Amino acid sequence: MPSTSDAAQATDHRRPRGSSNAERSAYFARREAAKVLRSVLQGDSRRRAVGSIKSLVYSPSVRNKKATFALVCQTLKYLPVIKAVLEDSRVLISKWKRKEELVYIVTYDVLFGQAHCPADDVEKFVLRNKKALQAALHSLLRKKKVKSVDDLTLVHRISDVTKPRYVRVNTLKIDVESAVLELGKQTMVQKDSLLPDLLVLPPATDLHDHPLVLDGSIFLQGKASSMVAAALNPDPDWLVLDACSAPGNKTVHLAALMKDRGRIIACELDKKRVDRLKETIRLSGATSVQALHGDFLSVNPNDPPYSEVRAILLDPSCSGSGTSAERLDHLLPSHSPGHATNGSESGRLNKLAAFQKKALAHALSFPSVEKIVYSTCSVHQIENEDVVSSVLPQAASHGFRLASPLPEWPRRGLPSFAGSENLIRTDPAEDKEGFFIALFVRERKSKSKRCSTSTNSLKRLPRSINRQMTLTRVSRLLLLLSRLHQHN
Ligand SMILES: C[S@@+](CC[C@H](N)C(=O)[O-])C[C@H]1O[C@@H](n2cnc3c(N)ncnc32)[C@H](O)[C@@H]1O
Repeated sequence: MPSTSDAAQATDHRRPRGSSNAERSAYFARREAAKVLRSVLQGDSRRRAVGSIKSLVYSPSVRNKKATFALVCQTLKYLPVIKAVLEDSRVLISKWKRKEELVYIVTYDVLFGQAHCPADDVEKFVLRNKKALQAALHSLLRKKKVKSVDDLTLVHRISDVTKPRYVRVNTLKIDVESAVLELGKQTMVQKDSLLPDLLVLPPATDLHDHPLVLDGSIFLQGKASSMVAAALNPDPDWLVLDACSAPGNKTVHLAALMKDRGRIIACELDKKRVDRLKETIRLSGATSVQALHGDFLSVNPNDPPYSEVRAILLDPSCSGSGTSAERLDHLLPSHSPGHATNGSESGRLNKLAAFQKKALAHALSFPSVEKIVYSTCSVHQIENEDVVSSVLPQAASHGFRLASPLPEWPRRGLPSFAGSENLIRTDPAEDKEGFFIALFVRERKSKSKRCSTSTNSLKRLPRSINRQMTLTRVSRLLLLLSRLHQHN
C-alpha cells in the first residue's frame, strides 16, 4: 500500500486517538476511498454520470489521492470475492448496510491488504469478524477448487467477463449441421438459442487456425454483432447498402442471409480498411457484394443505384466502450450503460454522436429504403438512445417507425423516450459485451409496390444477371411506357 501520511496532516483534528501516523493516515484513506467507491457503485447501478475513478479521486475534497486511488482499485478488483465472503459469513447485517462501501474497503484491508488497529465502529466490527471472514474465504477457495486468492479472482473474473466463443456459420459455404459435426470433433458445440446460424463453444476455444476459419466456412463473430444483420433481415432480392462496412463481418453475414442473391454495396471511408473488407468478401465466397471506397455522407440518395436501395445497415464508428477488454470496466461508471463521462472523453463522445446522428439522418433520406438498422458497440446512451431519439421527428416525417427486432431478446433500450423498449441492448456484465441495435421500418411505397409486382417474374432470371439492377431498369421502362401510353 502507498504511504498515506500526507492526508493525515490535512485532517489532523479528526485523527483517531492513540494510533501512529501511518495508522491514522490509513484510517482517513479508507474513508475517502469509501466515498469514492460509493459514487462509483451508485453511478454504475443508477446509470448516471458521476465521473471516472480518477476524476473522483482527483477532486479537491480528496486529500490522500494516491492511497485512495489504490484502495478503490484494489477493492474493486476483489469486490466479487469480498461480496461473496461477506454474504457467506453473514457478516454484512442490515446495521452496516448504510456503510457498506466502508465495510468493503475495510474487509479488503483485513483480508488482503494491510493489517491495522481498530479505529472506529466499522473497523472494530470487521476485525471482530475477521475469523468468520477468513473461514468464509477458505471455504470459497475449496468450493472453487483453487489454491490462492489470486486464482479465485481469476475464476471470478473469468466467470464475470469471459464470454463463450461464438462462431457464425457462413451458410454460403457450409450448412449449420455440417459445421456442428466438424467442430464437434474438437470441442463441445451448441446451437445458439436466438440465431440459427450461430454456434456456442466453450470460452477461450482457440480456432484461429482451424481449417473452417481459414477457408471462410465459419467466422469468429460475437453474438451481439451477429444480431445486427439478423435484425435487418432484408429480402434476399433487395439492393442493400452497408454504409460503414469494414472489416465486413456484418456485410458478409447479410450476403449469407440473402443467400447471395440481390446485391449489397459495402461502403467504407478508409482505404486500408477497404482492402480488409475485400479480403473478408473474398473469404466468404459471396459474389453479390461490391466494395465501395467512399464517404457514406457523400453518397447521393437520389442517384442510381442508391435511389433503389431498399435496406441500409449503419454500423458507424463508435467509442467501442461495450467491447473494452479492461477487466473491471463493467464495474466502473465510465462504462456503465447510459453513462456520459468527463472532459475529453465526453468531447470525443459528442463528436462521435454528432457523426452518428448525421449518418442516421442521411440513411433516412434514401427514397426507396424500407428498413434501416443502426448499431453500435457502445454502452453510452449518447451514442445509442439519444442518437435514435434525435432523428425520430425526421423518421416519422418519412413514414418510418421503430420496429422491435428479435422480440424474444430480453434486454431492450434504456427508458429515455417512449418507444425505447423496441431497441435492443446487450449488457457488458450479462452478455459479456455491450451492444446497441435499433431498427427503423416503413411500409413500402405504392409506386415501388407496382414496379415490383409488374416485374416479379424477373426474379427467376439466372444468377449471373444482376437482377436487382435489371428490375430497376425494367421498372423505369414500364413507368416510361405507361406515361407514353397516357400521353398518346
Ligand atoms: C464499427 S466499424 C464497422 C464494422 C463493420 N460493420 C463490421 O461488422 O465488420 C465502422 C467503420 O465505418 C468506417 N467509416 C467511418 N466513417 C465513415 C463514412 N463517413 N463513410 C463510410 N465509412 C465510414 C470506419 O472506417 C470503420 O471501418
